[in-house]
This record gives sequence, C-alpha cells and structure tokens, in this order.
Amino acid sequence: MAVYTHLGAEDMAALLAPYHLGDLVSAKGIAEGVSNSNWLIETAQEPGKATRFILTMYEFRIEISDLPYFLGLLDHLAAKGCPVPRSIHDGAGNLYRVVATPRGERALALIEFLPGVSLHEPTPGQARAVGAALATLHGAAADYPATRANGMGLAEWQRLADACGPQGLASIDPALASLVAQHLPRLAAQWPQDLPTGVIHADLFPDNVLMQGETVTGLIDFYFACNDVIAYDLAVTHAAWCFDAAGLAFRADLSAALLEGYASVRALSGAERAALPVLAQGAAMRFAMSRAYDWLNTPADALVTRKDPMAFARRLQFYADPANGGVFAL
Ligand SMILES: Nc1ncnc2c1ncn2[C@@H]1O[C@H](COP(=O)(O)OP(=O)(O)O)[C@@H](O)[C@H]1O
Ligand SMILES: N[C@@H](CCOP(=O)(O)O)C(=O)O
Repeated sequence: MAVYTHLGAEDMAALLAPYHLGDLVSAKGIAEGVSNSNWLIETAQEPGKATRFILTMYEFRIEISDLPYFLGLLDHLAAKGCPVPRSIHDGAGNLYRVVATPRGERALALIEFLPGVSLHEPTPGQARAVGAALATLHGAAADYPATRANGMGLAEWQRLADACGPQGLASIDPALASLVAQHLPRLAAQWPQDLPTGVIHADLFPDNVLMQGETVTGLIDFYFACNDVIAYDLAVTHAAWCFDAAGLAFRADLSAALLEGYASVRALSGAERAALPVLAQGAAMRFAMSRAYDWLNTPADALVTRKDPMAFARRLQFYADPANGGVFAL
C-alpha cells in the first residue's frame, strides 16, 4: 500500500466513528503497495485493550461499484475457512463508505488485521504452502455468486503501453519499447480461449501473502480479483514468486514447490499445463505495463515506492525463451 491522502488524527477519528469500535489509539500510514492509501488502525473499547484493523482508502484503478465484489469475496472466503480478512461493517451495516477528503470524495473500508509477515526471500516450503493456498482459494471461490471482468487483461496492457508511448517506455529502458512491440501482439494472438475460468486473485505477490513460518496466515489485497482463466492466477503467482529478490535469476526450487503445492489441492488439466508458458508471459507483460505506467505517472507527493518495470520485462524474456519451456513440467 501507499498513502496518497494525508489525514490528521481528528479526521481519522471522525472517519472511524460510524464503526463504533471505541477510541482511536493509533493510526499509522503503511508505505507498502501502490494502488490505495492504507493505515494500520488501533482502537480500544476500554483502556489498554486495543484491537487492530486495516483502513483502506481507494485511490485509483478501483471502481466503487466493484467494492461489493471485492469485500463480499473476503467474507465468502473467510466463511469457508480461507485465511483472508473479514470486512468490518459500519453501524448501519455498510461494507464501505464514501467520504469527503482534501483530495475529493473517496470510498473507504475497514478490514480485519491478520497476523504474519510478508516475505522477501521465500523458501521452497513457503512457496509450496502458497501454491496450496491459491488452489484452496480457487476451490472456495467456485460458488461465489458475483462476477467481475478482468480490468487488467490484454486490452488494458495495450492501453497502458499506448498511454506510456514508445518514448515513455524507452525513457524507462531503451529495450522496453521494442520488447512490448515484439511480444504484445503475439500474446494477443496466442492467448488461450478455452481454459477453465473462475474467481482469481490476480495479484498474489509475496507482499500480498502473510505467513508465519510455513503457514499462510493471510491472503490480502483482493482489489484485482475477477473472473478469468484460473491457470492465469497460477501464472501470475509463479511470475511473482519464482525469481530471486532482485528479480533477475529464476529459482527452479521455488517454481517446483509452488507448482507441486498447487497441484496437491487442485489438479491442472493437460490444456492448463500446456498454456502456462504463454500465461506466464502474459502475467509478466501485465506487471511490466502497470509498473511502466506508474513509473511515469506517480504523483511526486505520494508516500509510495515505485516498482521496477524491468524486473517483469526480464521475466517476460525468460518465459518467452524456448530454452525455458520445461519450467512448467511437473
Ligand atoms: N488484513 C491485513 N492484516 C495485516 N496487514 C495487512 C492487512 N491488509 C494489509 N496489510 C498490510 O498493508 C500492506 C499493504 O496492503 P495491500 O492490501 O497489499 O495494499 P496495496 O493494494 O496498495 O498493495 C500489506 O503489505 C500488509 O503489510
Ligand atoms: N503487485 C503489483 C502492484 C499492484 O499493486 P498492489 O500494491 O495493490 O499489490 C506489482 O508488484 O507490480
């Protein structure tokens, strides 16, 4: 997360009053992340007994009309035992509220705080646990009744690339514009059409998984969740987890563990397995393009760390290299 909107203690207390959670004890902006402003909130009904929550203010890339899908999905998955934060409803039962801020009207929601830490250098055991948790999520979400199209699909990668423009892409790295021109039309032509679809997380990066040891204690940040190709979610997770911390070297041990963990809960069909190389190239393109756009357009005053588009451009090259075709064989 990030903090785009700066709020004083009085503003924060007023925002939280409709939740009837007691007195505001502390509110700390969380610098991780990109899309929203987030705070770790502590409130207490009585002195010395504080409870933690996460307050999210939706800043961009999120339509308010999608919030019932995202927040309802958290409650659906939590009810099935998945380690996801429940949404906290206000005193009138609302899942989210729209408030006036110095930057204009914003929607906000409060969710449960979950224990655990996100990892920078996962072990194979942790990657296996994440694979299994992802497959469990896919199963638990199978009867979620709402649907949402993927707003970060192929058409959006193209729109982001066009918005950056060849010069903007080249200003990030001289190789980026030609890489996009080489691979984006091919991916559009080769994109699989007939694979099983369902609810996917679509952004299960290490910073969106909380762990204690090898136990997944939290799957968070469902704000790209949507209905799309289920195996694409595994490809996204693979692209996010299976390279070293610098994003340069492929980690075969993490890859094997993640795929094994996934397959231990949900078997992949032959068609899904065969499609993983192209799905992973698409995943890498998706994050290269959103990062490139953010690289060129992040407000100067935002408390946010821009993420390197080239880390995913390099992964795209890795997945597109025929010499690496065996990565997804189990
Ligand atoms: N339910 C939660 N419990 C504990 N920590 C959380 C929770 N939700 C978010 N966080 C913390 O806030 C950070 C940013 O949250 P996240 O939802 O990933 O924001 P963004 O969408 O901007 O990436 C996480 O990396 C984590 O440290
Ligand atoms: N995981 C993405 C960033 C998406 O933003 P988030 O902070 O909302 O997860 C990336 O690494 O590019």
